[in-house]
This record gives sequence, structure tokens and C-alpha cells, in this order.
Amino acid sequence: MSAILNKVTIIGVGLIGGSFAKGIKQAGLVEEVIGFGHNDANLQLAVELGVIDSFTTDMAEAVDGSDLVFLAVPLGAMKTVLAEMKPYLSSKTIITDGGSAKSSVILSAQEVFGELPENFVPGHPIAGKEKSGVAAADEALYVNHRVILTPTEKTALSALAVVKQLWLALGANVEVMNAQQHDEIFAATSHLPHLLAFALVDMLNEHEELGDVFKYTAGGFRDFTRIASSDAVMWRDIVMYNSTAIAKWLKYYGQAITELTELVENKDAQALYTLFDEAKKARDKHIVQK
Ligand SMILES: NC(=O)C1=CN([C@@H]2O[C@H](COP(=O)(O)OP(=O)(O)OC[C@H]3O[C@@H](n4cnc5c(N)ncnc54)[C@H](O)[C@@H]3O)[C@@H](O)[C@H]2O)C=CC1
Ligand SMILES: O=C(O)C(=O)Cc1ccc(O)cc1
Repeated sequence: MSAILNKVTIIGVGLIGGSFAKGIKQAGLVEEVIGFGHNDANLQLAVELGVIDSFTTDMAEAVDGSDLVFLAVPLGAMKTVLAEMKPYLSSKTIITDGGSAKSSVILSAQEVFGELPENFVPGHPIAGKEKSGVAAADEALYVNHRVILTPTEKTALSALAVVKQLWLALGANVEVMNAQQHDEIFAATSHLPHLLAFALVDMLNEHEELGDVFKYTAGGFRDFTRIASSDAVMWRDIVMYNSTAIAKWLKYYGQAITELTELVENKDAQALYTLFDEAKKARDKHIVQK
């Protein structure tokens, strides 16, 4: 594929930014990928792993002449980096991101720039893993995964088209929706299960009477709790920036647990069977085995 962009800047060269960078570099979509961060050793490793071509800790150098800036920092750092780059950004530079919640990033952009930039294309790849950091970056991370773009009413169609083209070239399936709908859906399908996994591991860990309980876990526990090994900063920030929707779905889940507890205490075999069977049928129908 021939290059469609000259310079792409990655702000936050970890799993998500690193995988995006490596993918677009290997696909030949860009002449030069520069990484920005605060940790020289991490950025040097990114160069050695072929994730980026070069790095800088100077924001002016990072965004100067850049065609596209990809923000891949924890949600709590999005506003800071937007404010840091603002003085050096050209109005032509496309700004996009990979944050797990979208309304908060849009609000940050609005606050930093005064009005939403035309070249701002908020996004979220629905692909990742419990490992963070550039060492886990993988150019194939996004293949056959969905990427949700949540353009604002100000987003230019031309900017949306460029961002879409990059994700498609990385093998992703791109879908467009509004940010509020995005945040509601992913509170239910992603944020809630991560919190449940953290809570389960934490609860068992604190019940000392169970002794060395993790020694006695089987595959089911492993499957259910893999995501409890995810990064604490990232997940703290997701909760901080999508708390309303997450709290709502946690409460629904709490009600479901209360109802289930009653069925268990009452040994209601018929109701338990129906609940398990309906869940199994729904999962078997909708979740394709990999
Ligand atoms: N890990 C996952 O599975 C997924 C994560 N996301 C989102 O992608 C974003 C990045 O997540 P990961 O790549 O997993 O995290 P990561 O921890 O692997 O990478 C984040 C990078 O940002 C850097 N960073 C933090 N604050 C910074 C600042 N103020 N300025 C410059 N660099 C800074 C860190 O040093 C690190 O290199 C988050 O917003 C997360 O919600 C989205 C989809 C999946
Ligand atoms: O590890 C997993 O299976 C995930 O679900 C990764 C993930 C984490 C956060 C996102 O916003 C999207 C994907």
C-alpha cells in the first residue's frame, strides 16, 4: 500500500498507540511515525521494537507538521495532552484517539479548544488485552475487531474518511455511532464485566479463611477473571469518566444478583434452569467462538 500520510504522531506509546503505530507503519500507510511520551526508556524500546520511527519528549516537535495525531493515553490524561498540543497544532492536523469512553474526550476537546475542531474524530478500538505497555503492541491487534468512531456535529467528513481508511487498512470493521450511545453500550458490555472481575478477585483475596484459594481455581475462574489483570490506572480512569452509565449497569447487575440469590436460597430448580438455559442460548447465538 502506498503512503497516504507523511507524519503521524502517537501520544502515549503503549498497547493501543503502539499497535496502531506498528500496523500503519507495516502497512506502508505513513512515511514517518513519531512517538511522544515522558518515559525515554519506554520510547526507546518502541523504536527498537519497530513500533515507531523516532520519539520526542517535546510536544512542539511531536506535532509540528503532523498530518494526524493519535491520542492513546489513559482517559485522565486526555485533556492534559490536548492542552499541551494546542499551541503547536495546525488546523489541518487530524486529531483522533482510542479512549474507552467517548463523551469525556469530546468534552475535554470542547473545553481546551473553545469549540470542537473540524478535524477531531473521536474513536475507540474494541480490541485489547489485559497487558499494557509497548512490549504488548501487536500490528494484528485490530484485525477483525470493531472500531467505533463517534464524530461530533463539527467533524469534517474528510477527516472522518481518513481515520476510517486507516482503521480499515489495519483490518478493523468500522462503525459510526454517537458518543452517548457508545458510552452506554460499553458501560454494559465492557466496563461492567471488568469491574465484576476485579471485584471477584478482590473479594476472594480478602477472605483469608479460604487460605490459598487461587491454587484451587479452574479454567472457568481463569476465563472470568483474565481481565482483572488489566491496568489499574486505565480502569480507574474509565470509571471516573463514564461513572453514570457504569453505576447504572452495576445496579442492574446487583438486582440480578439479588434475584439469583433468592432462587439459590429457595432452591428454585425450574427458575434456575430457565435462567441458565436462556443465558446459554443467548451467548451461543450471539458470541461466535474464536
Ligand atoms: N488496553 C486495552 O485493552 C484498551 C485500551 N483502550 C484505551 O486506550 C488508551 C490507552 O490504553 P493502553 O494502550 O492500554 O495503555 P498503556 O498503559 O499501554 O499505554 C498508555 C501510554 O500512555 C503514556 N502516558 C500516560 N500519561 C501520559 C501523558 N500525560 N503524556 C504522554 N504519555 C502519557 C504511558 O506512559 C503509556 O506509555 C486508554 O485511554 C484506554 O482506555 C482502548 C481499547 C482497549
Ligand atoms: O482484554 C479484553 O478482553 C478487553 O476487553 C480489552 C478491552 C479493554 C478496554 C476497551 O475499551 C476495549 C477492549
